[in-house]
Amino acid sequence: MTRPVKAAVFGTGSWGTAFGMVLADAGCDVTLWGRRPEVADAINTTRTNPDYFPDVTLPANLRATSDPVEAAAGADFTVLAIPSQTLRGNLAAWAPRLAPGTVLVSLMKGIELGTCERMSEVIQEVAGVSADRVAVVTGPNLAKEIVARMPAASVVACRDEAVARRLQAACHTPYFRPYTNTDVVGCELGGAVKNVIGLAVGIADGMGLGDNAKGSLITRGLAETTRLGLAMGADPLTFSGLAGLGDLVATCSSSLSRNHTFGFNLGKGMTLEETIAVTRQTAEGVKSCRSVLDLARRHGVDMPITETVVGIVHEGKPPMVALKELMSRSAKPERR
Ligand SMILES: NC(=O)c1ccc[n+]([C@@H]2O[C@H](COP(=O)([O-])OP(=O)(O)OC[C@H]3O[C@@H](n4cnc5c(N)ncnc54)[C@H](O)[C@@H]3O)[C@@H](O)[C@H]2O)c1
Ligand SMILES: O=P(O)(O)OC[C@H](O)CO
Repeated sequence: MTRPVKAAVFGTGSWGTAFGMVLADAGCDVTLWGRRPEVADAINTTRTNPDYFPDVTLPANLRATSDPVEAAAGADFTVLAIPSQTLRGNLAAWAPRLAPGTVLVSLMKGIELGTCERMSEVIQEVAGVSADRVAVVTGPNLAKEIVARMPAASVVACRDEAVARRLQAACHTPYFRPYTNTDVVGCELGGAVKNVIGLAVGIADGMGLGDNAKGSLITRGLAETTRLGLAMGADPLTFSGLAGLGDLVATCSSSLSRNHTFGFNLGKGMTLEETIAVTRQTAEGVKSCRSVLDLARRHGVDMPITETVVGIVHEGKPPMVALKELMSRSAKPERR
């Protein structure tokens, strides 16, 4: 009899816990790593994650530890679910202890500030592994719905399709349906930029701009994501898939989205400080909007919605002024 697949999940936040549950439901032996021992202890003793999902009973084949060496030992898949901007520092500490041959899996949807690297690039650099050993899971996967075992599809991306298929099998459950894709660049960009567009739509919703504005922002947001993707060598078809349109629609239409909610509060008139104060979880677009814009400038790509979000979130531009500027840009053909 073959042994169960072993997975280590670094991060006991919203998505780390939810994806750990998916892996466990799919039959893997799962160890979650959390930096706070009391959270790991609570998961082991109460079978819940009291900080994030107090009402969800976690499967018996999922346990937790605050010891990264214990979590990493023997893992076929080492899954990373921490805020994007903390990845480099954390992974540098964990890298020497990772299981030989393990596949590193990014659940993160951000672009590193300063370097403008995608998370899989940071992982390759810091862990010293080839792109064939790094996979990405992305798509319309709001954690709160996943822990309720509500149906969702997802994408498992890796340059090596055989690795993607192994991970696909390891996380396929009756409620979680992963597809494979070898376009890692497109999948990661889709996940990171949808957070920025989610902020824009949230701001528009908070301002009460209506559903036409929402449809317009989603569509033009997808257009600017695709432009950036093309400039970076992504397959444009990826953006009409789950990692692009799918995630964009889920994020922009759900009150469960932290990015949408963050934007909504700003659009309602809260200050940035007030909005940060009421946001308990990671809204990646808040930091990554600046690295996405930086990336766009490096590639000579026009991203007006991203630029608008940076203006509102980081430069104190009033949303109404930003709206007027966006609407009065020079007229142009829809496709160019
Ligand atoms: N929540 C979702 O629905 C969802 C779905 C798909 C992808 N994601 C992505 O997953 C990633 C993680 O998001 P999340 O929702 O789990 O966030 P979260 O805020 O719920 O949890 C983040 C976890 O990281 C830990 N953490 C925070 N700072 C840290 C640091 N400096 N060092 C080590 N650990 C630290 C926190 O304690 C927490 O356990 C993000 O990139 C997000 O975009 C989230
Ligand atoms: O809550 P958000 O805005 O980080 O979105 C969560 C997921 O990325 C949706 O797929």
